Amino acid sequence: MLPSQPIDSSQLLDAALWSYKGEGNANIVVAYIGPDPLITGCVLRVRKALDEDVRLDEVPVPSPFTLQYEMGFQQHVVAPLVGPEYVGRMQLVNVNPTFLHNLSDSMADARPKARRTKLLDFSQPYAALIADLTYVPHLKMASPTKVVAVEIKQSTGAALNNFFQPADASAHDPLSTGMASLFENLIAILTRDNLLQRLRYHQRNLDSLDIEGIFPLYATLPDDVKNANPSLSEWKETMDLYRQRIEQNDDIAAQLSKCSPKERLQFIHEYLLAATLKDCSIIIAMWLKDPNSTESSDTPANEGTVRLDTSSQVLRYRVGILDIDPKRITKIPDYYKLDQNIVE
Ligand SMILES: O=P(O)(O)O[C@@H]1[C@@H](OP(=O)(O)O)[C@H](OP(=O)(O)O)[C@H](O)[C@H](OP(=O)(O)O)[C@H]1OP(=O)(O)O
Ligand SMILES: Nc1ncnc2c1ncn2[C@@H]1O[C@H](COP(=O)(O)OP(=O)(O)OP(=O)(O)O)[C@@H](O)[C@H]1O
Repeated sequence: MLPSQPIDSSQLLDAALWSYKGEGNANIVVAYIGPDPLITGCVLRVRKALDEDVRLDEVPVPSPFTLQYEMGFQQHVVAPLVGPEYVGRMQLVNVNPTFLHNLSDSMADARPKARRTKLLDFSQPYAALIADLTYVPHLKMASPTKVVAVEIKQSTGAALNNFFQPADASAHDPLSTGMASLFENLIAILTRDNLLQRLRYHQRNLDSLDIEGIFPLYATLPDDVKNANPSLSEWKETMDLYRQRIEQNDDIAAQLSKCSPKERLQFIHEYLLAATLKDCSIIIAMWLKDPNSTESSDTPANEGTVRLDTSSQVLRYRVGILDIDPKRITKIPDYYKLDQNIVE
């Protein structure tokens, strides 16, 4: 759980308190394993140094986004679209180069080989402390309950990771009955829950022009505008116009030939938001409901239950969303190239 009050970051700056959890292209995520109950169930998301493939003789291109900007984007742009209940709460904490170097050393062996070319960004003043979406707080005491968490990376459709809490699988545990039933459970959950539907709905509406429609609009922008990422207040405006557009059921393809520079930018920003929603991951934590527990039936909107076919037991689940960072406007030519390569 993420504490609601600001925490004193100095108590967190010890690499021994963190264990490697996973990483993507831009961040490494470590889980808190220290004694403080306030921080138990949190992860620290730490930014990597290079933002894109850079030859050794080139100066790395730093991310244009500060962590404050990323946090604002997640909370004020993405969360209202998908539902704030799905987005892990986040708090920025001050870090320093010594801590980041120690952290980098302590988790070096745990990192997948293919990811090791990118190091942490040792100059970052902040890291993001986020609720661990694989952690179920009220199960902490109720051993031996197991949590299985599956992460689905939408862009590849791959189920990436399984996390267990605590690692205690019994042979008769219906959560351990194999991949086929795991996938059945996942499908039952994703069909019942709202997140996937909302993602699909907004991906479709925000990407209605496709990169083939967006790239020609981008190509006509003046150079300075081509490089200008929207500010958070511009994102707010983009969101307001997007909502109006879908409420009025406007056909944007029909407006293309006569659209103003402002409208062009609106469509480009909408496309970038679609790129975020396509690249994010869904994480589903599942655990068996204890038939004797007094767990409240009044569950949050991102939690629910499914009855397992294989037994009379009830599976509880919680759905969350990961990696909802903004995409740079300068990536549009890359998206176009990728699309053309696929077409060819
Ligand atoms: O370009 P793609 O489609 O390969 O997607 C990138 C992802 O690759 P993958 O989905 O595995 O093919 C890539 O994922 P991985 O590195 O494979 O984990 C990132 O998510 C990257 O986003 P960003 O540069 O960190 O903002 C993703 O970049 P965006 O395209 O979302 O900007
Ligand atoms: N809040 C969280 N709770 C639990 N696990 C998390 C959380 N955030 C991230 N992770 C784990 O860490 C991994 C990397 O995190 P994330 O996807 O945010 O990295 P990234 O570098 O931003 O990804 P990308 O390659 O898409 O840019 C995730 O795939 C997931 O396994």
